[in-house]
Amino acid sequence: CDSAQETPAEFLARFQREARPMHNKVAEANWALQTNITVENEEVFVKARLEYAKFSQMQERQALLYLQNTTINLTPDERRQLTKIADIGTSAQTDVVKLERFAKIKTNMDSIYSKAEVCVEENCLQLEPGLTELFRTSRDCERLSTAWQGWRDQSGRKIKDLYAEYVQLGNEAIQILGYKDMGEYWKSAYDTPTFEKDVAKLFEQILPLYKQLHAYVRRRLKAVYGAHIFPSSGHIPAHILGNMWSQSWNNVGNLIKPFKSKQSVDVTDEMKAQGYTPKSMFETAEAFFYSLGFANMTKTFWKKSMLEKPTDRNVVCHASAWDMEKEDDFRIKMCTRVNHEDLMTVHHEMGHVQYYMEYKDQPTVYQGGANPGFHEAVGDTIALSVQTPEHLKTLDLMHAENIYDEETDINYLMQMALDKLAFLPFGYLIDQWRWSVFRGTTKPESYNEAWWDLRCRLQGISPPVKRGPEDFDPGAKFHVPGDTPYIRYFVSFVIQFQFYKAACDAAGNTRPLHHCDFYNNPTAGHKLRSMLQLGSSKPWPDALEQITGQRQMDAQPLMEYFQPLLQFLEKENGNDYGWTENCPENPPPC
Ligand SMILES: O=C(CCC(O)(O)[C@H](Cc1ccccc1)NC(=O)c1ccccc1)N[C@@H](Cc1ccccc1)C(=O)O
Ligand SMILES: [Zn+2]
Repeated sequence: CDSAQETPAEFLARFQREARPMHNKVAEANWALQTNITVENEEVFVKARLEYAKFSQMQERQALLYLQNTTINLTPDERRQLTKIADIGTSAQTDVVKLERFAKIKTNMDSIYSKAEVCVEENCLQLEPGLTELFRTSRDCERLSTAWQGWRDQSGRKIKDLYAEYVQLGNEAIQILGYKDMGEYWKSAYDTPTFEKDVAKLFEQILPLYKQLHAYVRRRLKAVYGAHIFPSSGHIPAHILGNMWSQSWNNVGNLIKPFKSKQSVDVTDEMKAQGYTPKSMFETAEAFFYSLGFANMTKTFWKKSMLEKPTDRNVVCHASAWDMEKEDDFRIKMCTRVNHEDLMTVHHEMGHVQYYMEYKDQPTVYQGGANPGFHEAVGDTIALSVQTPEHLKTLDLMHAENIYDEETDINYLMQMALDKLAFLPFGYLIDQWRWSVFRGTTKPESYNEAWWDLRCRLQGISPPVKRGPEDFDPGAKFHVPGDTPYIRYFVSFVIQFQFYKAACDAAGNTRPLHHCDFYNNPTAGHKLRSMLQLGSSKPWPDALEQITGQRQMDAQPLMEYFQPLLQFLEKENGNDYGWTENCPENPPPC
């Protein structure tokens, strides 16, 4: 570490020069590992992480010298940049043995999760594509229940002890920076003292809407599977909702469509009939962004991305978007399948890359989302426009005669609710559980009990088979072994409707909000892009205010979007809605 004889400006300029090649080195080692999971690649990645931690510690020390030196007067921007440089997270661990153990545990949990497979007789299925396809298409209660339990046996159960050690080591490392625990550090990314209360308030606001959807879906699924598999407590069995974690219910859309004779907007069959490929799905998304004034994907993107699952090696299939911090090297890694859900994930991932490209001229420390929820909301905001019947007709993926027909409209809103409304309790509860684990309120022996308390109470779903202390169901969801925070998605699912409404207003939309398609509208594009160009150079309320005129997260646009559906649901449900706090002791069998 050079002494602080440099001026703050010189130090920041040097950081800019040195940090990018350092970040690139770690990203290359991480990419090599995630696209080819081998022991050797794991070792190379752990080494790169250790080197990066030492580099970060040096930068942190020098940044703190300036921040704590009262004789130096810093501009507000220098102070903001230095504070971000000093915020090095768990890289603060100076005990190299603990630092290496922490890196190895994370890599180990990631590999166990990504290589896990469920074998029934000699037929083995991995999460992608096998188990995901099964949950998307099967209506066989027994098969779904076996796959649901098998996946948790092969993933969560196998990382339970590693996770307890990860919590211990992570908290030790973050306490070096002065945080009480990792949860407090994760929340600091929102730089809002009332953040936890704000998201709790948003959740309370949306819960009545979720309860109505839950009641309707429960009734329709009872008609399909028979009421006998549903507990009398009112919960919906977790394995029949079309998704391994019951986090989005879009895959049961065709089962619970309100008006059978009318179109629903799952365009999977049309995509297959028209010969869509993973590549053409990415080109479709690229064209929408381009129509708004965004840039096309770079040459390196098409050359280096992994858009399909390789057949000859183990990879991390869970989708991600990469800024390699080297010229125009942006990539997406995704095991893409040709279906509606993956077409939306393609837009989600490309939204990350578009954000990278919009803020690439910011100083390195500001190359990030205004807050983590912003990064998750970009692609989904675009996807709200892509999924409108108007736009699906433009893509020749939907042929409804009258898309404004009231019944077609309700079908559309129902399909969108199965994706967006169903997700909210799930998006909210994962970090409620993790914050309590990091705080020490939830101990390893009650990890699973605390998890199901939240799943039953907030989400109204129940396990298809009895759970025990050996189980570790949170570990069966990518982000938990993946050490990736999750409240960002809850924030995103709220603010994406604020972004969408702002873009629609900018485009002069006069239709009901859920029919707004701002395709090809540069005014809407400019509104979005100018906010994205800020990166994390300004506090996120400033960025939010620039695009929506408001400085708070607000569920009003989401409520406005689903208003017509709420009326339909209240009429359908009458008094038949809700569930008891706890799940039943013994789940009813298939
Ligand atoms: O996890 C994802 C998509 C992957 C990702 O794009 O959010 C990815 C997750 C990840 C992967 C590896 C390391 C860290 C995070 N995030 C990114 O690629 C990313 C994150 C921050 C900045 C830039 C890119 N979606 C969530 C929630 C979700 C979102 C939208 C629709 C449906 C579901 C899920 O599937 O449960
Ligand atoms: Zn994302």
